[in-house]
Amino acid sequence: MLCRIVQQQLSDAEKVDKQDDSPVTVADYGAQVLVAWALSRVDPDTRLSMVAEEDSASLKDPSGAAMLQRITDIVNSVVVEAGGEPLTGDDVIALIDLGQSAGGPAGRHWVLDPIDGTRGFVGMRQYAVCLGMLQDGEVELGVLGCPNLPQDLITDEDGGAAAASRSGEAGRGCLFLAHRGAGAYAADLWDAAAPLQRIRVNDVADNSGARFMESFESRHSDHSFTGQVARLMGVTLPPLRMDSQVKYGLLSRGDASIFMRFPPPSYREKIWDHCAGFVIVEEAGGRVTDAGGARLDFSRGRWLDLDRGIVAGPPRAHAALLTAVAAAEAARAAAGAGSSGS
Ligand SMILES: Nc1ncnc2c1ncn2[C@@H]1O[C@H](COP(=O)(O)O)[C@@H](O)[C@H]1OP(=O)(O)O
Ligand SMILES: [Mg+2]
Ligand SMILES: [Mg+2]
Ligand SMILES: [Mg+2]
Repeated sequence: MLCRIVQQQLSDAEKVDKQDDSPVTVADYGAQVLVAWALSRVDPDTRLSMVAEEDSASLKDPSGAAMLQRITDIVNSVVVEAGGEPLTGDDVIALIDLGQSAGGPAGRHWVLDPIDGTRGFVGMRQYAVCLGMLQDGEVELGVLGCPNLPQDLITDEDGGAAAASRSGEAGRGCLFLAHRGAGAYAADLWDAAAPLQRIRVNDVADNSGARFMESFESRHSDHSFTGQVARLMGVTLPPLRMDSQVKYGLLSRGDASIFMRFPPPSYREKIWDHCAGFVIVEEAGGRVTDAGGARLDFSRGRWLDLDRGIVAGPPRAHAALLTAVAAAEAARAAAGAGSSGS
């Protein structure tokens, strides 16, 4: 709800100042505070271990005082509505700081990306609030809140209308959740009493009918390489380009059957960018691995250790993906050798 309010304010203010990134900062911190607050409230006697994206350094600085006040005000508007006591600025900082855990292979760690897909949030497209729970190195729970995602299967060819945000529009707002061993589910994000629907990946028999997903932002993933992989797989549909972990939700629901992410080699993936989506896809019957075929390992701390990129899909499509990635890399290496020799 907090994110939806802020994105709406952002769209109202769009014409005034497009360069102002502070609204998204308020929503990033605000969502992190609210999730930490809600989890602490459920289990007040245990100090939470959280691995979360945002830290409070800039808010502790005197120059951050106005921002801290804005965050505290918007958080309190939700806290009070939920029947809680208003938080002070110090409470807000303490809740943000819960997110500085190093994670690792032992014990319980909550893993949070308060807004995944910041570029999508600012661009009035897709974003997700992503919470996972690690127990002794294994992802046990995952929840994705996707305020702008259509509740119905995406059927238009390139998904363009679905990728664009229609914040507040009827039929938008999906919750995806999974508990290891108990399946993956989807529900209406705005209705806590809505029935959960079991979801499954869609293992299409023929790749020519498969749809593949990748980042909206070409800086986040190499669109030309993924296009080459898709061609080698026999995919004919255009890519569905969307921001954030909503793609893992769509894979789990069967809107698309192939996910690829190939960031620049220097980019290091963080666990909060994949943790919740990972268990949802696995519980929906899919696989999520690096490009070398190794299952993602969330037990090594705040970062993932990956061989090149991430690929995901139902078992058959996933196997075809690994083969096609290897072929695309061989072709690229051969072309590189050819051009350097000429
Ligand atoms: N240079 C980058 N390369 C790859 N991913 C990035 C880069 N910068 C930020 N990201 C992260 O990539 C994810 C977005 O994935 P997608 O491209 O699929 O939408 C987000 O977690 C985003 O962080 P953030 O959580 O701050 O938005
Ligand atoms: Mg993220
Ligand atoms: Mg984020
Ligand atoms: Mg960020």
